[in-house]
Order: sequence, then C-alpha cells, then structure tokens
Amino acid sequence: MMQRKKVAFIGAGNMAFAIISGLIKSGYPSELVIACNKSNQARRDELKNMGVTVNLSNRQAVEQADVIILAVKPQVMAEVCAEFANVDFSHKWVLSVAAGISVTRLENLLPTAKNIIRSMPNTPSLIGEGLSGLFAKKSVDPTACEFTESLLSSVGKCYWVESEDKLNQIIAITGSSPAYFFRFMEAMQQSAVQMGFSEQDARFLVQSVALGASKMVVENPDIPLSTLRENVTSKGGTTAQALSVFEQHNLSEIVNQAMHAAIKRAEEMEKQL
Ligand SMILES: NC(=O)C1=CN([C@@H]2O[C@H](COP(=O)(O)OP(=O)(O)OC[C@H]3O[C@@H](n4cnc5c(N)ncnc54)[C@H](O)[C@@H]3O)[C@@H](O)[C@H]2O)C=CC1
Ligand SMILES: O=C(O)[C@@H]1CCC=N1
Repeated sequence: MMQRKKVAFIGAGNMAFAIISGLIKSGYPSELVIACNKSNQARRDELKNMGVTVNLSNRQAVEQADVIILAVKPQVMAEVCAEFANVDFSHKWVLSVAAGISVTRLENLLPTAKNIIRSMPNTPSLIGEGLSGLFAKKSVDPTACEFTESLLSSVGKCYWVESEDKLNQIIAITGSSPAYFFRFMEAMQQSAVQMGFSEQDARFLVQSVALGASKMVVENPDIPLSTLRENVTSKGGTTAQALSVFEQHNLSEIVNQAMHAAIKRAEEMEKQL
C-alpha cells in the first residue's frame, strides 16, 4: 500500500491532470491532493469535482504539502519556483516532470530542498498506460524514491536511470514518442482519405491495426520485432513493396535523426533555463 502524503501539483495541465486522474482512480484519497493551475478555470472545476483542493495559491499549496510535483512548462519554472523559494523544503519531497530542467537547476531554484527527483512521464498516463523515466541523485531519501515510484506506478510503468543525461534520452524514447506514433497514424489516415475512405473510417482502420500490432509486440516478448515484420512480408508481395519505399528513404535514419533532435533540444533547454 502506497504511503499517504499530501501532494501538491504546481501546474495542472495535460501531464499533471493525467497523473492526478490515475492517482485518484487507483484509490488515492482526493482530499490529500492539491492542484494549482493559474489560468485554466475549466480544469480547476473539473479537478474540484474530483475532490481535489484547487483554491490555494502556489505558495499555500507548497506550505501545506509533503510532496510537491512541479508540472509547469519549463519556460516558467524559475518564475513559479520564485514564489515559494523561501519556504523550508528540508522535510518536503520534490518531483519535477519538466523536460530540460536539471536537478542542479532545481536545487538552485529551491535551495533548502534536499530530496529532488526528476521524472519524464508521458501522456498515455492518462489511460494508465504511461511510462515514466525517473532519476534521483544517490543522496536522495530512498523512501522519497519509493513514494514517487508508487505515485507514478498508478498511471503506468516506471524506469529508473542511473545518470541524469539518460533522462534526456528517455524524453526521445518515451516522452515525446507518443507523438511519433500519432504522426505515423495521421499519415496513414491521410493516405486512406485520399483513397476515398471517410476520415472516421480511415481512423477506425488505422487505430485498429495500431492496437493489433502493439498487442502482438507485447504478447510475444520473445519474438524479435524484425521477425514480426518478416511474418507479414510475403516474398514478392505487397508488404515488401511498401517497406522498400521506407528503405529508399532510409526510415531508420529519419527516426534516429528525429530522436537525436529531441535529445539536443532537451540539452539546449538545460543550458538555457
Ligand atoms: N505533455 C507531455 O507529453 C509531457 C510533458 N512533460 C512536462 O510536463 C510539464 C507540463 O507540460 P504539459 O502538462 O504538457 O503543459 P500544459 O501547458 O498542459 O500545463 C501547464 C499548466 O501550468 C499552468 N500554469 C502556468 N503558469 C502557472 C503558474 N504560475 N502557477 C500555476 N500553474 C501555472 C497552466 O495553466 C497549465 O495548465 C512540462 O514541463 C513538460 O516538459 C513531461 C512529459 C511529457
Ligand atoms: O515536447 C516536450 O517538450 C514535452 C516533453 C516530452 C513531451 N512533451
């Protein structure tokens, strides 16, 4: 059973909302959850209906909570942390989900915080299928790590990394990547629409195959991905022709470049913010 602590989400946008929803669905008492979301009244109402406390300032929320989850955009993190930088964090745990903000930067923003954990979740957390990369310095209290892991386990799987630079790689592999799959499905949908299928039918067809293919991967952990691909590819058949177009355009290299562009951006953000 997960420990019961008062948790405050600073910023309750897409990512925080996914985690809050998962937490509450998994049975975490909503009266222990505070969410601060400055500019979105509709979201605050939604959270209020879920039993979450939504009427506190960032500073009040931080003062009252045992665990602070920083979930604002990286670009506003410094400004937001300044509002509560002089609160005593020595007995509080901090979890940041922001891309490109290093632990060292967070330590500078919150000088009394000793237990800071960085995570890189993803939006499938909204449906309990998330994957969160996690990093903490060796000095962080293990009970803080355990709590964070159980919190994020309520919305999916967790994967600890040994060094912080690995977290930027996790951004490319699991944080940004739901968008890659959506982009691929969009392209397939567009092509089907050009063939004359309705948007709705094209979506139905594409999402059905995406789900089926994903399940085949998950349910056959011992079969290499290349074998699953080969099993579809009859000699001299249609799939071979389709795949040869991907090869002509060097799909592996395109994907590799895209993932490295995400990492580079995360590293740039770490320097700028
Ligand atoms: N969307 C994604 O797939 C992922 C996002 N992240 C990280 O999560 C963080 C949040 O991203 P999203 O949820 O996508 O963004 P978002 O824009 O949906 O959420 C940010 C929220 O912060 C609120 N906010 C802005 N200023 C505030 C302030 N001064 N006080 C309190 N709340 C304030 C905004 O009203 C907004 O609802 C970012 O740092 C991002 O790097 C991490 C992993 C995946
Ligand atoms: O695009 C971004 O910067 C954030 C981090 C990973 C997913 N969304």
